[in-house]
Amino acid sequence: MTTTSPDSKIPKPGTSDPKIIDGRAIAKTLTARVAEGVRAFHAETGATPGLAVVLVGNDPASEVYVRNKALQTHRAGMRSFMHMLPETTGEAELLDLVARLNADPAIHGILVQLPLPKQIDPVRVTNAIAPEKDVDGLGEVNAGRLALGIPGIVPCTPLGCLLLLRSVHADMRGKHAVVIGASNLVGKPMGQLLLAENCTVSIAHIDTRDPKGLAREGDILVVATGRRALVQGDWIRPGATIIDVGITRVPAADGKTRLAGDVDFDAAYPIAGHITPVPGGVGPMTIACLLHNTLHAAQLGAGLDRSGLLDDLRSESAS
Ligand SMILES: Nc1nc(=O)c2c([nH]1)NC[C@@H]1CN(c3ccc(C(=O)N[C@@H](CCC(=O)O)C(=O)O)cc3)C=[N+]21
Repeated sequence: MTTTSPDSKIPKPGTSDPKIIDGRAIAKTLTARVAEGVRAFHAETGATPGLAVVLVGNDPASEVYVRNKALQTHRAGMRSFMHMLPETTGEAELLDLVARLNADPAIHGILVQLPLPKQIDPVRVTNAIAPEKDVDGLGEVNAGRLALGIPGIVPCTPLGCLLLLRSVHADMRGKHAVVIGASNLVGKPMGQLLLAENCTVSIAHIDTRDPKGLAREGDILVVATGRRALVQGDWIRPGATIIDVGITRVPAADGKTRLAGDVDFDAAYPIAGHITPVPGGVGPMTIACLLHNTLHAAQLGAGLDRSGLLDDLRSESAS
């Protein structure tokens, strides 16, 4: 079954269908707020927030994300430092670069794009990033803070998903949230954020005994498996809110490629209450949250008194 057919009757993102959660529009609003914050930060400190992005190897899809991030960073008025290293880069060399970025006062945020080549241990690298510059929130300090409910830096993709959920749910208390995919990057931190919203949370690996049965229990369903069109219509509780984190590049009819999610959108749309599209859902929010985290890191680094990021965003989404 295809995720979207060319003659699909389903309204496309940007057509203001209230059922579709428009990640592009919400990301645009957040990015504008960040740009405002960057100007205020500059006025107060004379400095400009700087983000370093490190890409090892030349996976074409990763290069597109990295370029998108650089573009958005400039649009928000921040400085962007790109480091593209060859596929053969050794772990010691990468750790060396991270150490230099940690020590560089022009850099407030560091993101090392995952996955890394086999010869490099991703845990060692993410933990080498100074916690106050860990804008991906993947190191053990920020992951621990999230688990304990202490203010810290929250991973961009789950944070973006939470903001999308808040755009349709004023209160998530008591809802059953089902997360399929239990990665450190998305599934686990997503579960923590949903627990903090007072949801009842189930986090499953893809090989759970009855994924469809579990998914159908979800008032909220977050899918982050990287398996294209895994979630069909009969996986969805009628009226549920569906957040599709999957991004797979698939061949398109014109010989080019297009992006597809983990949810069969056309099958899910009639049953869901709200649903995110791919593209135009979680992806743009990930980048907007990265910019937000970078500004936040710069503010904390400059000793500016800032409330916890999540509370900050809570009052923003409430306003
Ligand atoms: N340390 C680390 N942190 C990450 O956050 C991280 C990572 N590694 N590795 C790769 C994934 C992937 N990722 C995306 C970000 C934005 C879009 C995005 O902007 N997507 C647009 C479309 C972009 C396009 O059309 O090419 C959309 O969905 O609408 C996609 C994917 C971040 N990741």
